[in-house]
Amino acid sequence: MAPAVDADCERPAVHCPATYRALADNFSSKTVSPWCEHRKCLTTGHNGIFATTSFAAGDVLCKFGHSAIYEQPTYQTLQVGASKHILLSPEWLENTNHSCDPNVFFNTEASALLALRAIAPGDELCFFYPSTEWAMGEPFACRCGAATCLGHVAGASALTPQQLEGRRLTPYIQQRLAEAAAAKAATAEAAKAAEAAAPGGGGSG
Ligand SMILES: C[S@@+](CC[C@H](N)C(=O)[O-])C[C@H]1O[C@@H](n2cnc3c(N)ncnc32)[C@H](O)[C@@H]1O
Repeated sequence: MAPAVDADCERPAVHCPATYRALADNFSSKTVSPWCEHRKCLTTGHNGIFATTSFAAGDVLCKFGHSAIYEQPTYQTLQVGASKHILLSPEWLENTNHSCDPNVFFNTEASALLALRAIAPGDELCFFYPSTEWAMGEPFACRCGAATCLGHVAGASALTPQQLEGRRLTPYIQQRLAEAAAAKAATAEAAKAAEAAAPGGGGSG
């Protein structure tokens, strides 16, 4: 039998958190490190990782590596460069969900998972997927529940500068944003020049 499909999501329910609350109320858990547990929702099969100790803003929760590198993104990979998408190691880090109000950041320069603010035992660890992903292979309707939820998560390329303002982003994403802004400015400049050169457009000839 085909897996159940969540009404608002094209992926099988196992990848679609019907509610983040289910991970707090109705889950099985496994200790995966001295500071972290992996929870699986018993209703939806949805996974997430949760702190079991406290962290202060700026703390390094752990270092991370990779078990594979792909040229294309999947829903499990983390982007570390152009055509460079890694499967995280330790493997359980792949269960880190997205939040539009994240409490952790994957620092791809230092290969370290950082606390963006104080984290208490029991808090779900979530990062802002567009902080590492330029154009996600599998965008989704966000259910993070944050007051500032953006609604749709597709990568940094789908967001406005305003939506990204003040967020911690990897150098790769910052570079792509600078390139996109420069390309947009060049297009606007060319359009202005073409308009000025057109008959009656205010050009000198
Ligand atoms: C790397 S997995 C994270 C673990 C995932 N919850 C699971 O059980 O496999 C990424 C997928 O989790 C789901 N996901 C993560 N954060 C989400 C969010 N804020 N809202 C909706 N779905 C989310 C999406 O289906 C996404 O493609």
